Amino acid sequence: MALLELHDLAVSAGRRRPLLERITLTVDSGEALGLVGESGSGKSLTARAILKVFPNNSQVSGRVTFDGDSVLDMDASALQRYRRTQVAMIFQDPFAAINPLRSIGDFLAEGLRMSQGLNRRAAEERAVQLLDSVGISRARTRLRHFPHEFSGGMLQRVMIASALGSGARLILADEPTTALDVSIQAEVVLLLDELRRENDLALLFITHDLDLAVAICDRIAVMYAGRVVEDRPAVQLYDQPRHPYTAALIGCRPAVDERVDRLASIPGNPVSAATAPNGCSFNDRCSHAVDLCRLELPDLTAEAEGRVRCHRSVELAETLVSGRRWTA
Ligand SMILES: Nc1ncnc2c1ncn2[C@@H]1O[C@H](COP(=O)(O)OP(=O)(O)OP(=O)(O)O)[C@@H](O)[C@H]1O
Repeated sequence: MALLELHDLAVSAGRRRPLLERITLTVDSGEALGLVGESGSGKSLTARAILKVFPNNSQVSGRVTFDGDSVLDMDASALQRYRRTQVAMIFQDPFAAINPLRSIGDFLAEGLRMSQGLNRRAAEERAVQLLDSVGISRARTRLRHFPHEFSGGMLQRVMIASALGSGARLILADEPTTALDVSIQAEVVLLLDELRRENDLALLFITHDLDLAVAICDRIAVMYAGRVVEDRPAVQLYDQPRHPYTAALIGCRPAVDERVDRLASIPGNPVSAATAPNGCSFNDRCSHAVDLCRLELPDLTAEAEGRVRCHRSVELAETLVSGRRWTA
C-alpha cells in the first residue's frame, strides 16, 4: 500500500471547469515524487489538498488516503494530529511561514511540544540537535535569535529541522528554494535530499525546474492545466519523455554547455484548467496535435513503466526531444 494516495481528485471553485481534475497519484514510504509544471498547472493546489486545505467554497470529489486513512473524512482533531505528526510542509518563502515576533527556539520548541509531547527542557535539547543536524552552528545561541537575524537559506534550514522534528513521514516541499539566493539553492536542496534519505522520508517536491526534480526524485509527475499528463520514473521520463509537454519542458531548458542569450520557451501561454481548450489541454501548443487531440481528452494510461495522457504517445516515442541530448 502506498503511503499517500490521491485517487480521482477533483477540485472546483465555482468555475466552469475544475481547477484540478482526475488527479491520481501515489507516493510510497521513502519515495521522492517530483511534481513539475508551469505556473498555474495546479501543483500547489494538489499539495494543499493533501493537507485538506481547499479554496473557499470549493467542491471536492475523489479520495486522499494517507497510510490507509481517508484524509478528506478526518474530523478536526484527527486532521490536526495528521498535520502535526504525519505530514510537514516546507514553503517557498520561509519568512512568510514563520512568526517574525517569536524566536527560532520558541518556533521549534512549540512544534516539538505539539507533535512529540516534549516538555520545555526536552524540546530545547531536541531543537539544538535538530539545528545541528541541518548544519546550523552555535545552535544553542541561535535558538534565541529571531527570524530576521537569519538569511533565507538558514531559515529554510530551520524549516527542514522543524519538519524532521515533527516525526512526519511525508514532506511536502513547495518550491522550497525559489525565494533563495541562487548560490545557496543547491545547498538547501542537497540538505533536504540527504536528510530525507537518511530518515527514509517520503517527499513531494514541487518545482517548475525539471532538472532539479530529476536530480533528487525517484519519480516525476508532470502537470498541465490541472491534470497529470505524465507520471514515470524520473530518469526514464527525462531520457525518453512520452508526452509532448514533457518533451517541450526539456527542450526549452538551456544546455549546460551552451551560451544562453535568451531562454527558450514553449510557444503559447500556459493555461489553467479553467481556460484549457477542449480535448487534450495541451493541444493548442502542441506541434503534434491532430483532430482527435482537439476533440477528446486522452486517458492517463499505463505506459513505459508509468502513465501518460496523450493520444499519440506511442507513435511519438521516438520523435520527442530527449533530455539526453543536453547531458554531455
Ligand atoms: N483559492 C483559489 N481560488 C480560485 N482559484 C484558485 C485558487 N488557488 C489557485 N487557484 C487557481 O488554480 C490554478 C492552479 O493554481 P496552483 O497555485 O495550484 O498552481 P501552481 O502550479 O502551483 O502554480 P505556481 O507554480 O505559480 O505556484 C490556477 O489557475 C489558480 O489561479
